[in-house]
Amino acid sequence: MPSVEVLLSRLDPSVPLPSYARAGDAGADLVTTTDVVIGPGEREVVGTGIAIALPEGYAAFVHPRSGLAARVGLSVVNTPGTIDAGYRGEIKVCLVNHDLRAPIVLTRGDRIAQLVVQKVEHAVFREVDDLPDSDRGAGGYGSTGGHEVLARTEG
Ligand SMILES: O=c1ccn([C@H]2C[C@H](O)[C@@H](COP(=O)(O)OP(=O)(O)OP(=O)(O)O)O2)c(=O)[nH]1
Ligand SMILES: [Mg+2]
Repeated sequence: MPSVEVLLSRLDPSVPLPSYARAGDAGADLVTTTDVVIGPGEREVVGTGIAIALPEGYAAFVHPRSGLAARVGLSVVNTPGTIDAGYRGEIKVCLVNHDLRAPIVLTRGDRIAQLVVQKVEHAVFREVDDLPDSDRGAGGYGSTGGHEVLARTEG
């Protein structure tokens, strides 16, 4: 995996550095610095104890962790959260409990989300009278079919 240096400051000296659990992982795990209980359907903003300075031309994205999502319904409200290259504040995570019945109990140090660092570009938006033709054209929102599940669900 190619790598890029990202300057990091620990605002909470005892939190671990974000780390990739396995060599090929795209996301480095982030932890919560606080104990929190998130009720069914509720959301909570938690701190991660770290601030970063991304190089120009990069952004970082806060993604949910799939295991927690599947097991207890934990996700990120604004997934993926966008960390701008110019942001120097603490990275925070707006967590949500999608479970309709059970609260989620989180303890300081629990890995609650993952940070994906990516190259990004600015678009130069050039207004034109007509867009070039394409195979898809304006077909969207299910234009390619595959809606058997809807028929089964809606009866
Ligand atoms: O999950 C997230 C998302 C964002 N941020 C921080 C870093 C980001 O650079 C800043 C602004 O985020 P965004 O642009 O998504 O929020 P906004 O509501 O548009 O705020 P602003 O007006 O400050 O741009 O908030 C986080 O700490 N965690
Ligand atoms: Mg913004």
